[in-house]
Amino acid sequence: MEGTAVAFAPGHISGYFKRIDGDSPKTTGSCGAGIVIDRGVTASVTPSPKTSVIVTDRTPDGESLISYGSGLIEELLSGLGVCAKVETTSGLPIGAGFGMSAAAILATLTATNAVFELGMSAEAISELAHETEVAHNTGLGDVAAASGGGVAVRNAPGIFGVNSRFFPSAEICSVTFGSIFTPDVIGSPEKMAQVTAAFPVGEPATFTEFMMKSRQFAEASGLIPARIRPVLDACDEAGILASMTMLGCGVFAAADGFEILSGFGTAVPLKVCPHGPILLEV
Ligand SMILES: Nc1ncnc2c1ncn2[C@@H]1O[C@H](COP(=O)(O)OP(=O)(O)OP(=O)(O)O)[C@@H](O)[C@H]1O
Ligand SMILES: CC(C)(CO)[C@@H](O)C(=O)[O-]
Repeated sequence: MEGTAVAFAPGHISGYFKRIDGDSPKTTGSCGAGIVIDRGVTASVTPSPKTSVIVTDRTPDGESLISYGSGLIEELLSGLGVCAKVETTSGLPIGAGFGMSAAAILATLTATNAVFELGMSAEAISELAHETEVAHNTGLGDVAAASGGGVAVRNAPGIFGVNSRFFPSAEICSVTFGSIFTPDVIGSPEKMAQVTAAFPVGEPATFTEFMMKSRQFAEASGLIPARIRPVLDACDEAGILASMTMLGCGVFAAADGFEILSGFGTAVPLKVCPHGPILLEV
């Protein structure tokens, strides 16, 4: 138990979702679909007498922002009976609908498992990560999606709820204006009732179908903030597929919308990530 392990886990942009409540965090989650993206969280874990967490976040303009402590990560390590110095680096802003909490948990667990030789399987890591997200109301389906790659379509809650993944060559881009407090949305019965009513019929099998279902859902869900409406309108006028990043104050669009999104803020190019969490060479 010495040295340092480093892992990466991809982010996830949820296109549409509906909350499914089970009898435990394990069986609670969401159905829906989203894109696993090539920007995520890198976590470095070094055994230490005391647990500490340093979080490098990103502003919407891409500047680094360092903060200290993460209740989620500290609780995770305590539950595993280990102490470590953890440093997480997010490739996108936290809280802005990019699934950074799921990525942080998956990356931290993957590195912790390696450096402490805990013997956890990838499935066990995903299970614990999912239960942690649901217990803290920080996500419902991001872990299930980000545990693999591609466009993940979920028809049941929990980590076994992904019933299809496809890997389009299409690339996307995104611009964000800030966060939406996830627990306020997924913890609200009224909002969840409207989200459920907006849930699209049928499952996407192509990138275009996914983008169109995401936008139909966003419009019907009542979740679109006024701040992003001009961006969506500009994409519509140019015939660019675009929707709202669930749950963040932002837009994601097909890659040919990059110039349009750049006219509203700092747009970032994103690719579909072909994999879930991975250990990196130290
Ligand atoms: N990179 C990170 N490193 C450490 N802790 C993190 C990180 N990202 C998120 N967290 C923890 O998860 C909590 C909730 O994050 P939140 O769900 O708002 O972000 P997100 O997953 O990016 O948003 P969304 O769920 O809308 O995609 C944060 O308050 C923080 O404690
Ligand atoms: C609830 C959610 C949109 C938060 O990112 C996501 O976890 C999902 O799609 O279930």
